[in-house]
Formats: sequence, structure tokens, C-alpha cells
Amino acid sequence: MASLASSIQERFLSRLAATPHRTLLPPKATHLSFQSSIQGLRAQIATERKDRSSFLQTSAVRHLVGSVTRTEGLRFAVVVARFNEIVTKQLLEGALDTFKKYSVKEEDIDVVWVPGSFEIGIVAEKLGKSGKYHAILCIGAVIRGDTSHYDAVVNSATSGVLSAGLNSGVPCIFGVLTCDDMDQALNRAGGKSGNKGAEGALTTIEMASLFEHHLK
Ligand SMILES: Nc1c(NC[C@H](O)[C@H](O)[C@H](O)CO)[nH]c(=O)[nH]c1=O
Ligand SMILES: CC(=O)[C@@H](O)COP(=O)(O)O
Repeated sequence: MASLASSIQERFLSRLAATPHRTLLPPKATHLSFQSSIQGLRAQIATERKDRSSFLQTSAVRHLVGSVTRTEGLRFAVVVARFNEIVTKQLLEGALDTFKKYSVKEEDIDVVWVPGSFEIGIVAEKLGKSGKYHAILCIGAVIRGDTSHYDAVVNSATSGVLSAGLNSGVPCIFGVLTCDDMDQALNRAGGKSGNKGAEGALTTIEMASLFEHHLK
């Protein structure tokens, strides 16, 4: 039993001596007792913990976040697909209500209608490159049918909106519903699951503010 303990102690001490960096113990630690080595390690851990927490407390890291209340001077475009208009009209209404709630003036918003979600990307990119807008909200509703057409439209709308933002440097927000049926869509257009148009408008304001107030 005693020899097992001393072999564990020996292995511990030799590993300790072979770890020269970040240790409070001098390289020749073998003369220290097992007990004092443990105390040394505990002290080291405590110091590191303290260092880490004081780093967090005194950190000079800046956090840049867009503000939804600093809307003065911001201009927006909303691109809306007419396809499934019964849904997209509701999404647009939710978006316009939200812009209003956050003090965006009506004259600072342009609404551009396109036939379907497939067409959103190219128009958003054109608007972004015009330099007239701080952010663009893209609204559409793609509802699954019987064929793979759904996937084609969803994928093109998604990558179209993404590319529009990346290519123009103006935030383009994805407010396109991708639903299995009309019920799902209506629930998200002012029904029991809220209004994704309103949520999209808030994201649009935050991104516009982030770019205008922090990333210029
Ligand atoms: N099926 C849906 C479409 N389809 C139309 C396409 O977006 C596009 O207008 C057409 O293929 C011509 O290029 N659009 C939606 O927004 N939602 C749909 O469910
Ligand atoms: C986007 C769609 O899925 C839809 O309008 C097309 O329906 P279908 O696949 O039945 O042609």
C-alpha cells in the first residue's frame, strides 16, 4: 500500500517537474513535499481563476450592437413577392407597423413588389447598390406543393437574398416564409405564431443601425 502511494507520488512529482511553464513551482520541485506541491498547485489554480475573472471584469473589449431606437435618418426598402399575396400582404403590414412603432417615417420607406420569391434577390441587390437605403427587408411566402418546385424557389430566394447583401454591402434581411401549408403560413403572418414581417422589420432596423452607427 505504502509503495503504491509513493509510486503515485513519484509519478506526480516527475510530471510536475516536466511542466516548466505556467507553474508557480521552481523547476526542481522534487525537494518539496507532496503536500506543499498540492498547495502550490491550488494556489496556481486560484491565481489563474482570479486573473481570468478580473480579465472579464476589466476587459476593454467593445461590443458593437445596432440600436432599434436610433432610426433617425435611416432609409429602408421592402421587397415583397406577390405570390401568395394573402400571406405576404399581412407580412408587409406587420413590417410597416413595426417601422412606424420605431419612429421610421413613411417617406423613408419604399415598397417594391415582385411577382414571386424567386425574383426577390435580383431586385434587392439592385436596390442595395443604388446607395439609397441603409437596409432592405425581403418578404415572401413559399408554400410546398406536390413537386420539387418548392425547393427550387426556397433555395433561390434564400441564396438570392444572401447574395444581394454580400454583393451590395447593404444588409438584406430574409423575411421569406417557407411553409408546408397555408395554415403554417397564415399562423406566421399575424396568426397564432406572430408576424414574421414585424420580426423582420426589427432585424432590418437593428442591422441598418449597426452599419450606420458602428461599421462605417
Ligand atoms: N410557388 C411559389 C412561387 N413561385 C413563383 C416563383 O417565385 C417565380 O415567380 C416564378 O418561378 C417565375 O420566375 N413564388 C413564391 O413566392 N411562393 C411560392 O410558393
Ligand atoms: C412553390 C411551390 O411549391 C408551388 O407553388 C408549386 O406547386 P407544385 O409543386 O404542386 O407545382
